[in-house]
Amino acid sequence: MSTQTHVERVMAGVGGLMPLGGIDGLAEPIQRSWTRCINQHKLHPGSAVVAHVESQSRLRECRGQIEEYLHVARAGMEQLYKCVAGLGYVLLLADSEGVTIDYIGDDSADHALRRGGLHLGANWREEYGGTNGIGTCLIEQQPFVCHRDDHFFWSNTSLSCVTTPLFDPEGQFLGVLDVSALSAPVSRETSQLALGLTTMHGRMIEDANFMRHFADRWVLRLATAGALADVASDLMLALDNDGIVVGANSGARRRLRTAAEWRSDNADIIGRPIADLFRDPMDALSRLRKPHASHDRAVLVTTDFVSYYGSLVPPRTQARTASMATAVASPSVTPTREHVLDRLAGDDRHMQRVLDQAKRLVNKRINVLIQGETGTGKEVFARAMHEASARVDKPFVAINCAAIPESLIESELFGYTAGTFTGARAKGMKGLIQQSDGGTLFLDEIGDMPLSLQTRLLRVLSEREVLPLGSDKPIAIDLTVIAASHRDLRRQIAAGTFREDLYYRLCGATMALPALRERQDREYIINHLLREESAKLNARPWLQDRALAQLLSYNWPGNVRELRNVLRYAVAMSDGEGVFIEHLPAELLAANAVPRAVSSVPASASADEATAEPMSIAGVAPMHVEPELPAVPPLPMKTQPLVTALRRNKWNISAAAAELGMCRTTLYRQMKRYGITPPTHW
Ligand SMILES: Nc1ncnc2c1ncn2[C@@H]1O[C@H](COP(=O)(O)OP(=O)(O)OP(=O)(O)O)[C@@H](O)[C@H]1O
Repeated sequence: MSTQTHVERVMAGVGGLMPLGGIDGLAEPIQRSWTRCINQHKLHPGSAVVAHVESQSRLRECRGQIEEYLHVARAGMEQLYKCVAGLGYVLLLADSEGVTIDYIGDDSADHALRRGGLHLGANWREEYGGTNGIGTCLIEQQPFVCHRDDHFFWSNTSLSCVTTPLFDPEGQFLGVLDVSALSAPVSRETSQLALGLTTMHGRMIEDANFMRHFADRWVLRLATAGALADVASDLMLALDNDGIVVGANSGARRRLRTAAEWRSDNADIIGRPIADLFRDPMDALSRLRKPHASHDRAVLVTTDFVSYYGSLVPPRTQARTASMATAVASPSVTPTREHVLDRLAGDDRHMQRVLDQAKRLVNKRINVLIQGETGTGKEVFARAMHEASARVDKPFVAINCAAIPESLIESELFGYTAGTFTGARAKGMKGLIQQSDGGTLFLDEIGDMPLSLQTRLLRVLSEREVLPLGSDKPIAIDLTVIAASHRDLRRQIAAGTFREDLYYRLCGATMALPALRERQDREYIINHLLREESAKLNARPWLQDRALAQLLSYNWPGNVRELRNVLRYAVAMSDGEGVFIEHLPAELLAANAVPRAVSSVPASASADEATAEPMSIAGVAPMHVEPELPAVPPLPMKTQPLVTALRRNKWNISAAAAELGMCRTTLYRQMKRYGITPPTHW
């Protein structure tokens, strides 16, 4: 088909003038996609399209985000490739942003495949690739065929792509499995066969991942075909020890949710008792647990009145004790969750060494001391160590020893019994140390703890018991302590302000986090934080090359905290379509124009000293981004209207609040939350 004919066909299709020749039921998604390409993305079907390939660091970041999932997906892809090898197909795995993060293909066609974008790093979102298997499946989230001239761009019309969406065990869209041929036969028949194979393998990948994710839960597998019940299940449900559904695969979500909606208002299967599904749940569960032949394991699921053949798989690890019905013996493997730590760094040698060390310490009950300048991520690191450990379900209690007034710190930490203080809680109070029993106690700014309390803390650590104020009965506790400080504790020991014996109790292992300016993975961190901050404002996580260059060359005295604040600010200043250089604070641009000494902030500088410099927006009223912000909850509104209203009203809070239709205190709160302050300090 000539370019001209293709362009006319697409234009007519968008205008609804021509019936489209897709496989049954698939024509509408293509028509919708063509319309998006023209109206939303302003693309032209006759343009020559060049593959949009992401940088290596972005690719690494994308892979890192679903690392746990990747090797299961890879196994499924290899299995699928065996079915299509020699037929001219390549396999791609794309993440939820359309970036190709894994690939299997014929090496001899490597060059042609790269040119056609069928390779690692290629981004297939519709705004780059027009209508195509991956990009359109990202939006439709249904199995999908994009055969030859279904593609929007004429230059892609020799391709045939067959895709299926992949969902994680929590039901979140994770990415797309794609089987593509570079020069496909005109007939659509082979793509229908490929569609069957792709959806089947997509399901296998999801199910394998489901079993892995819920390794410490009971899993109920239900199949409609009795003979295949043990090897292929249509529905999978993860259950806790009380028989409550805590996970469901996409089949179960679809089938059981529809039925549930029909029965009641409760649309979600998660959180419902399994008893809701069966007429006689105890009988059904006890039969399903036994090694009967599959035909004896038929159960009627009352939500959709379909008979399934089922099996109940006991927990395979012991993270959550398996006591549902009569517990079944299970191998004792502590699940490792090292990926939680891997997210903290890209390719920085120092950080990689620290992460290796941390992985070895997880679950070893060794107290850890983390050192590093303010804002380098000491608390984030401590939290990740807790989350990577088997104590993940237990409390992580963070105490900032510098932030609690000295007069309160003792009672906050150790608690008190009834009647200890007048005006205090009548029943007494459990201290923070006791609250962290079984979990992790994070003592931030330990160097600021008064000497008298250091002595009491030492007793807690050496005797593993806590004595609340006013009590003579010590309470046994079981905890792992992670302490952190930006101060040089050895110097404090020499000066007599920190107890040497406490120091040695705390530092079963010491880790030093590097300053951001010293890290070689700054681009990884920038992209990682940009994605987080963009997600909060529903903005596109895109950064102009010039803006990236500015961020890379800045000195970052406030470390990752300062970087997060700058990105939060820049995303708020952008129109949601990506961050350009003009969205960065003018202070940062000015600082880059006048190079600063790398060591302008000493390791012992306080948070305020490190980040107190006001920043201003390029070209508009200067603003200051607060050095410290509280944890950011999901944002209820975009910040742009706030800033616009404040600027229009010359930073008069009452007038801006009136314009925005909110009260003064709400506006103050929003400004604090988003780090917006007026040009000068108040
Ligand atoms: N690896 C990381 N990934 C994402 N965000 C990070 C990372 N490291 C730090 N941050 C962000 O930087 C900010 C500061 O982190 P954190 O509180 O852990 O630093 P800190 O070293 O404990 O600081 P301080 O010494 O002032 O207590 C937080 O907003 C956190 O979200």
